[in-house]
Amino acid sequence: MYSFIATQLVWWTGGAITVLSMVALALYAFTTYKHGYFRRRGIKGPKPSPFWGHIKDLMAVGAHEFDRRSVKEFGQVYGFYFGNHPTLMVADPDILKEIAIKQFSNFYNRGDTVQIAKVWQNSVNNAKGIKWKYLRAILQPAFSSGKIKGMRPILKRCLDDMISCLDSDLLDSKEHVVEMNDKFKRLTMDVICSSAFGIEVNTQRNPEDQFVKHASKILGGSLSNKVLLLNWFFPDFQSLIMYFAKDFNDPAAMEFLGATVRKAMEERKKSYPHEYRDILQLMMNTKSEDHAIGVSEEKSFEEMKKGGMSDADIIINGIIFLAAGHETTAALLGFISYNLATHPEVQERLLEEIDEVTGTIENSVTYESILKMEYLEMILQETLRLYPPAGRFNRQPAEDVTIKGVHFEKGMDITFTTYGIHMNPIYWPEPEKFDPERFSPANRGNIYPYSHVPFGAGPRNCVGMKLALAETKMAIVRLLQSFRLEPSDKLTIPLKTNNGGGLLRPVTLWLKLVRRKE
Ligand code: HEM
Repeated sequence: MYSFIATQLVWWTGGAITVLSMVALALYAFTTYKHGYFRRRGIKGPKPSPFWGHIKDLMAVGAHEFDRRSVKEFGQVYGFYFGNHPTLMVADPDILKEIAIKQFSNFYNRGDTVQIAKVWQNSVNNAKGIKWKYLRAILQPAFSSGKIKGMRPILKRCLDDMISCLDSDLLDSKEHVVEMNDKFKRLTMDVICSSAFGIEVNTQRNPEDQFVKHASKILGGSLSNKVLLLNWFFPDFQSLIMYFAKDFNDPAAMEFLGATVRKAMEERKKSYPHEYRDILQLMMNTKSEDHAIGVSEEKSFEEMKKGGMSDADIIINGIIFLAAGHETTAALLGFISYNLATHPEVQERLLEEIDEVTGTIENSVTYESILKMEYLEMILQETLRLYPPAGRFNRQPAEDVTIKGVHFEKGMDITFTTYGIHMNPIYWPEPEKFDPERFSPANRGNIYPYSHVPFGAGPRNCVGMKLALAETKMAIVRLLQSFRLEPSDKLTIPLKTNNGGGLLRPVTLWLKLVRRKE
């Protein structure tokens, strides 16, 4: 009896080991074949790790640094793997111009690094074809200079809150030291919630706000998300994976956000006519029929224009604005503040400009006044060059095409590395040096075309760019009207950055704030 059990055990263990070895071998063969994609096409690149591709490198050094090193070693076009998903990386401004502008009609879709749930495919960032053209056409006007000027009450309220929160924090701090990273995140969250959702969350005063807590669950996509990893490891089975996984996102959080925005929309509908001029209202105004079923690939541009956006489309696009506009702008504010605190001579010159344009009255900043500040613009552009918060953006060719000797295959994922371009000494001598003079009126003309692309390029560039720039400038001016920024003992110099999810931001930003006028 015992010998029978022992024989069975040996047999089953042997069988299991054989099956597991075969599966492991098959997976290894699969990943090795996938990782030969660029080699077969004669394109160089850093060596991928079996299975992981370059994901572990991204986790170790971040996409920005990885790209800078890769450009240095392999040149301005190289192969990269998200797991087993190949992506052709481009850091050549001439090719960028060709793809993003001149041949845009062949490249207006974004590449698919993962299969996403249907609901996200109706967001302007992810939409393809005519659906993207329609969404972009109706959302673009929400970010016109006139509309952003009209957001001054929202910006003013949020900036007033920032200054008064800083004042009360400073009362509690003997050294006058504040962690500014967190302050900027709260500020930009308040601005985007008010402008995109019409919801006053006031995270600056109420960090426990439920809307923000749920939104953070949606925004917190990371390289440790198992569904994302499965998508990257098995790019050929993405549809199957998504059939079971449905979405990467927390369903309860999605439900909460949806219900809150729906309530805000219902209230607006009841109080019509009203004075709302924000992004939410612009999206709501697209509805020309009561029962709009929203955007869809089955509809023509004209049909979408007639029907407008559905409630679900409005909510998803609001969430995309939150995702795209909140931490990016906060990071930019952090990097500018760091540069000002560590370059007192630059801060001094900027203070002079601010006082000259706005007078020395606190809280006198307007949209018109920031347009007159040339030095502020130079500092901002140089900060965006040195620390571009969004390090990559992508496109997908609809047809095969060869540009500058590089063959771009239909359906391939083409990713531009902003940081790889911004840190290339061919275009930017001494790239690590912070030097606003690169963007002075005298030097601006010498900048190589498309070598400065913090907001992407062409008709599919960042739709929120004007809002981000206005918000950043107004926040910096308002901050400097009240405080001088100085490095504190706790500030890490050079600045320690975090690059999770492809977004570059300071890890912490401990600054000393000295009141200009008591
Ligand atoms: C400093 C702040 C920001 C930076 C550095 C930034 C950067 C970028 C970049 C590089 C892209 C890709 C562009 C391309 O593919 O050519 C992008 C796209 C986008 N950004 Fe921003 N962004 C910022 C702020 C914002 C804000 C405030 C919003 C909205 C409120 C926003 C909304 C979007 C959207 C919706 C897209 C997708 C556009 C499309 O596919 O048509 N961004 N952004």
